[in-house]
Amino acid sequence: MSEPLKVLVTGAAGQIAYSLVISIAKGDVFGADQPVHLVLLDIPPMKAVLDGVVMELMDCALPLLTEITPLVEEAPAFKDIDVACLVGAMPRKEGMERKDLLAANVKIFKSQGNSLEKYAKKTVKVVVVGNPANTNAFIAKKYAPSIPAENFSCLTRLDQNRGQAQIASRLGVPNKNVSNVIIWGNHSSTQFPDVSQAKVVTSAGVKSVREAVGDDDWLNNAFITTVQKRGAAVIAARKLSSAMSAAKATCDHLRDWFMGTKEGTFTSMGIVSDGSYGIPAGLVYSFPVTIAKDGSYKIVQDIPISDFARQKMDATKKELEEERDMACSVCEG
Ligand SMILES: NC(=O)C1=CN([C@@H]2O[C@H](COP(=O)(O)OP(=O)(O)OC[C@H]3O[C@@H](n4cnc5c(N)ncnc54)[C@H](O)[C@@H]3O)[C@@H](O)[C@H]2O)C=CC1
Ligand SMILES: O=C(O)CCC(=O)C(=O)O
Repeated sequence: MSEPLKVLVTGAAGQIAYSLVISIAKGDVFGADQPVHLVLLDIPPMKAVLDGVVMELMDCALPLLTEITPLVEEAPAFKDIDVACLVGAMPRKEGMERKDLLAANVKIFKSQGNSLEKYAKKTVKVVVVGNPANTNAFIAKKYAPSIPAENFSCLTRLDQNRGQAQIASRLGVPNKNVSNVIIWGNHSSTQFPDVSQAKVVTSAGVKSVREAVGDDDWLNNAFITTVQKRGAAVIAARKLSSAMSAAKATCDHLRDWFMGTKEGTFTSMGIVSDGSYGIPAGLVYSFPVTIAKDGSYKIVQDIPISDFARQKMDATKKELEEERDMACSVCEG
């Protein structure tokens, strides 16, 4: 067996972490042969709850979980970590836009960016889940200048999974038959779920999703808004934000990042833009990527962009630029 991976989960006493840590500890993410040392960080008032999570993890008697370290201080939590799942942040309540969380949450990511810079391995891979996820990832990277930009990401896989599931349900096929739904931009209601490259395996062979659905009005309107507003719909129904599906998507994101994407398929991740598709370099924007077995990824290039897509990609870019400017003034103020 290899050396344990040191995996930090922040917000470890919260709802997403409750589903996430068990999947990581069971081997669903890094593989059935990869031992894991889990470092669980939350804030001091949550210490007792955190201790309860540790008890439960112990009681699972998992073969791959070599060590559990619960902490309420950042410095030891970020020490020599290989992976950072930055979940800990305030969730949105009914009636709030994700932007409303910005001032409260962005300072957490400034502090954690500083801690990544000081204490983590330079090879650490970071996935930001806490909202506003793209802008929090931008801030974490800004305050961790010596860690390569390509090691920072934010979660838009939940949006991709939602899009895939909507298409599968509409066509009456299993989820696994649908691939290559793209999420462009921000993990917010301005995101652009794009089916232009999406494929579906049908009884008559592989088809484009556009052809199989045969309803452009639905694909260009109701499909997009359903995916954009799914987080708010779950809050309205549960009075709590998505947790099980967010944890599952975080696992999918990390597994693809560590194991690679399947031949002929790609996945969407919020990453630091290199200027592709006219998105300003440095902005954390969700792009379709292919990932190699060594974890290096490439933005899928040369996707034809229609006027309809361009307008949607620019709208979400504009929102991210505004969030970035607001976040920088909060952090520098
Ligand atoms: N990117 C995505 O697709 C999704 C993102 N989210 C976001 O994930 C975040 C967490 O959601 P939940 O787990 O439902 O919230 P929760 O409120 O159940 O848990 C958050 C936990 O973070 C902790 N926390 C707060 N500040 C912290 C800090 N500085 N360091 C460490 N821990 C800290 C809290 O004490 C709490 O235990 C929210 O911002 C939510 O909006 C939720 C769903 C999907
Ligand atoms: O703020 C929200 O929309 C809830 C959590 C979330 O980001 C989501 O469910 O997509």
